[in-house]
Amino acid sequence: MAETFDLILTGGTIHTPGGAARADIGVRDGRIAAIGTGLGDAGERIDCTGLDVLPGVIDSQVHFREPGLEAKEDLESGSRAAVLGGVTAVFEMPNTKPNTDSAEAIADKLARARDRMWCDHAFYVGATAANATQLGELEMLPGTAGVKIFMGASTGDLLVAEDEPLARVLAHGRRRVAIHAEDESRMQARLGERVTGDPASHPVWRDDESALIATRRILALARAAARPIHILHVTTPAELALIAQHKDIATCEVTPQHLTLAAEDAYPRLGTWAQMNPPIRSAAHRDGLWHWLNQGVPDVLGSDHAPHTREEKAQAYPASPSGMPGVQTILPLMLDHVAAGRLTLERLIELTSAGPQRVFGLVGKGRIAAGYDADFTIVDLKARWTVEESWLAWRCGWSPFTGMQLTGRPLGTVIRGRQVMWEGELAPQATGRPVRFQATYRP
Ligand SMILES: NC(=O)N[C@@H](CC(=O)O)C(=O)O
Repeated sequence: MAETFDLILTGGTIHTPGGAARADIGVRDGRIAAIGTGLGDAGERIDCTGLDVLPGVIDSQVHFREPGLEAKEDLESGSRAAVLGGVTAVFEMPNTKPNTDSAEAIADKLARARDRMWCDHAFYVGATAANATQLGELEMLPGTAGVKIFMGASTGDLLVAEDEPLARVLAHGRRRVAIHAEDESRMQARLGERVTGDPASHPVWRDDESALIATRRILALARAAARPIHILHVTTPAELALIAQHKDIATCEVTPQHLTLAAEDAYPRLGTWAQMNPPIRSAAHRDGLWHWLNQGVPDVLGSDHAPHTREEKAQAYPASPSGMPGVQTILPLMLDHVAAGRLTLERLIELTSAGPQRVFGLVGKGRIAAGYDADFTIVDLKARWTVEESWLAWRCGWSPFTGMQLTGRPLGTVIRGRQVMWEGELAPQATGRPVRFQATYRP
């Protein structure tokens, strides 16, 4: 007798670790129960004919601003944007108000996320000089993605810049630590490079060396502490060349905006709306990131979704805050790069699903295989469309990419067997849950 499933996805090209093939996927109790053809009965079916079924996209760097900065975003609006863009899980950053730097703050975020977040989630703990010795315990709390260090000041006031407190942070705990690598003392010494009213001076101030020096320092400190690190939003080919020599201890992330925008065009066209940390740099930098991406060096793609209100961004540089939204556009932009032949779909899947699983030790996510969570991002690789402001669900309402014509579009988002989004329509209720991590690094 044919098996009965809760859900069957039929007729799609599915992307498993073994490659791409036409097959159906049977889901039971939120997990992938079978892959094949003629699977039998199901309570529900999703017709994926002509579409590609990818493992759910995991965005391991988003700022959803709750608590304290809800004028920019909150956990509900940010995660709604995520699922509309095909993202099934996010790891959320600690530079909220108050900072997420204690067990209470993590518990508060998890409570706020319940019944309000549309996608699965985890929260980072922000490192400070004061909580350094508690981080080994804090990073093991359920729902925690690990520790985040800001070596250079950005939005908010989280900062651990000097070697001694950095070494203390790295000494407490075992899990991989996520790093914002820009060198604070160099940037402080170069404040005079900022030209009022000219955001094109942003990458002159926060220059290549600011990033490279910080990356070099944290690699040395990580090695001394035998602590694995993950370097976020890498912007210079020189850093990727260096990280390539330290893959035993370091993983890293690149963002779609650094792979898409270049200073020569972005600052004249977008002004402060292109301002972020680390900065959008030259076309030569962008091309260098692509080179290393196709050499296999970056492990993950993250959006660094960092929304600010239009009023904030409209201020004259440098009063304007750094950061741009991106959780809803991460996959569309990258599908367009696939259509343009800049990377393969397989490499994209590695960067958005298998990569985050491997880097962070996620349990049950990151691939289409029996026993894994039934998280799928269903895409139409051929759809041609334009990013309209009306499509954006995040609270700030703008994107540097509106008006852009793209090829490739997320059509559906399935999380633990639940169809959360289909053709822009959401399920009646938000049912995101905390993700789980392997206990391998338990101190
Ligand atoms: N990327 C940014 O420019 N801004 C981020 C903080 C950060 O990641 O630097 C933000 O929270 O606004």
